[in-house]
Amino acid sequence: MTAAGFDGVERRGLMFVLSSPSGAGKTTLSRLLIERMPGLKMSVSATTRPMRPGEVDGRDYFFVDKPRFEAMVAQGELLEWATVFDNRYGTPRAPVEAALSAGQDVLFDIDWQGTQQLREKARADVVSVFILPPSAADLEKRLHTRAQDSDEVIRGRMSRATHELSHWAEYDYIVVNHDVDDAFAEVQSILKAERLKRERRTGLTEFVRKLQRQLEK
Ligand SMILES: Nc1ncnc2c1ncn2[C@@H]1O[C@H](COP(=O)(O)OP(=O)(O)OP(=O)(O)O)[C@@H](O)[C@H]1O
Ligand SMILES: Nc1nc2c(ncn2[C@@H]2O[C@H](COP(=O)(O)O)[C@@H](O)[C@H]2O)c(=O)[nH]1
Repeated sequence: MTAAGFDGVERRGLMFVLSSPSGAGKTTLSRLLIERMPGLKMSVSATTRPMRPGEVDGRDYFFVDKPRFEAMVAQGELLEWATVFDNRYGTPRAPVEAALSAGQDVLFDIDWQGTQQLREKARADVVSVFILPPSAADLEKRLHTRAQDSDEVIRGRMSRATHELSHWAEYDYIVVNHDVDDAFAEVQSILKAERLKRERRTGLTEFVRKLQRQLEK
């Protein structure tokens, strides 16, 4: 699981997790990160929820039925899974392992239950960010503006937001998404800094030894 860093120092790939109450902006920020941060691959989850208008199977999610989801769990195909809003969601294991082995970092848009499971499996490699909306009114407005869920579904998501929020303190970083560009800049800074952490830069000892040899000549 080592990646050549952009400065030529080998490092372990990291799992970059975004969580938030529904509608706070994870998907928006994830798309920007994937567009603008080389070396980062999106983890595409499997879900039993119905496809929204504009969503594409295999790009936004792998849309599966309940028996298929349960088979994936039984066969160990999922790295983590959870029930959210009465639907099942899970992270396919193989693409994440392949990306990390190929030297990429992996981005996850998952809830607090999935984040806890990833931490249990690979604490040192998980970097977690909780996205907060500026206010409850903004959150509700965003869910309506997205115009992809019925009023009933939106009510359900708003009433679950308090529960989601209660997990904020489990996260490494907290970003308030007032403005998309500002929130993106903050999330991008976190990723850039985490990529430079000494603990995951497995090639540093060799790199410094080489420098020392050069200096001794
Ligand atoms: N800073 C912002 N200001 C205004 N609107 C925003 C902002 N960030 C995101 N939005 C809008 O809010 C809506 C919800 O955003 P998004 O789909 O990214 O949320 P999400 O956290 O991924 O939700 P879910 O958990 O339901 O998938 C979208 O219409 C998006 O364009
Ligand atoms: N534990 C997991 N949570 C996931 C996964 N994929 C998405 N999610 C979370 O579900 C809710 C709802 O998503 P939506 O697309 O239906 O709005 C949101 O909090 C996602 O972060 C997953 O694989 N595992």
